[in-house]
Amino acid sequence: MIEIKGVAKLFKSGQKKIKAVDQVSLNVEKGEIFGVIGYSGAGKSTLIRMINQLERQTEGEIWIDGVPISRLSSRDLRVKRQKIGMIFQHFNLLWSRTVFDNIALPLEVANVPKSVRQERVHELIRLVGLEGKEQQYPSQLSGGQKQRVGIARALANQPTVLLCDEATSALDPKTTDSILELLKDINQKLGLTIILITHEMHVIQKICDRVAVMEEGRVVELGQVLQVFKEPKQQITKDFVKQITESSEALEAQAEWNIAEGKVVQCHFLVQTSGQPILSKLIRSCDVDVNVVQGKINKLKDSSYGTLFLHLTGSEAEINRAIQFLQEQQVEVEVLVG
Ligand SMILES: Nc1ncnc2c1ncn2[C@@H]1O[C@H](COP(=O)(O)OP(=O)(O)OP(=O)(O)O)[C@@H](O)[C@H]1O
Repeated sequence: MIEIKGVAKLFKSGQKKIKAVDQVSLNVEKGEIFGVIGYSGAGKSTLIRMINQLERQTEGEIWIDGVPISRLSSRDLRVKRQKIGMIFQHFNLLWSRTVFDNIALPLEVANVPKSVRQERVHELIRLVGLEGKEQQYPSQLSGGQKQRVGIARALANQPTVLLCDEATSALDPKTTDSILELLKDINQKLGLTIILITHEMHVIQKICDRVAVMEEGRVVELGQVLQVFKEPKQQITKDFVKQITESSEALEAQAEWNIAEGKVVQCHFLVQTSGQPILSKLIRSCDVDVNVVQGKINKLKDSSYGTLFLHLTGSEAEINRAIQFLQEQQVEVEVLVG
């Protein structure tokens, strides 16, 4: 649905040249929620802004629904852009316009007749849960409500693609989750393709089907979110996954582990294995004592992923046998201590 082929962007500021995006090629499927994660300066904003040509690439091509958007004339681009919605970190609302009028703006620009416009705005207000706020101004709304206006406005012309540029970065964790739920709901109800950029793995974990990890303008890792969680390959990806699997409390607790004997292992297991009595089977099959030090389950978009820290004591041979047993049950095991 969206094909990004060998795209690069070179910025020139004075004598300096900055390659913000460097030979990125990606395909995003119709109806998918695709996340791009990276630290500040990785090139995420530049990449997403090239998808609707707010930024022109210096190399490569971008196709949306079979249309080479990167080659369109300004006039054709204006029309095509109506089918590509975008939301922003700081909402970009017009402060002098009410909620109703902010949402109506793209319909006015597209010359939609007033009666159709009114009906459509009411429909959008219901979709994003802002009933009763129609006549309020952005300054009277909470951050989450402002982003709901941003989402409604972005959906006004029934786009096929929604681009989200750090859409939850200015929001507190609870509001972030409610906006992510809304995006997931819209994706399912409208079959909308969503591309989002973020520096938070939590966002990727909650709603994305696939993720691309960006570093220094390049995509260094790409895959299904579950696969990337299970087997992060690059160090940067491992660090992002740790944002989720190792909370600061967990790290503090680890510092207090006083392991005089045995081994501490970190186990990663999927929801398919979590229904099985793996630990009791382990204790019955191997002559080891098992102490659960810490555990956590992360809910991904359509599945779950568990992390369990076990302290195993017994003879070296039996501990190794226990590790092998866990691996045979499709549990991934990493020895942390011992
Ligand atoms: N208009 C511009 N002119 C010159 N350099 C730019 C411009 N826009 C971005 N850059 C540079 O390109 C690189 C990538 O920036 P970009 O904003 O795409 O990264 P990012 O991953 O979105 O980071 P952030 O989350 O901080 O916005 C950075 O080094 C940035 O300084």
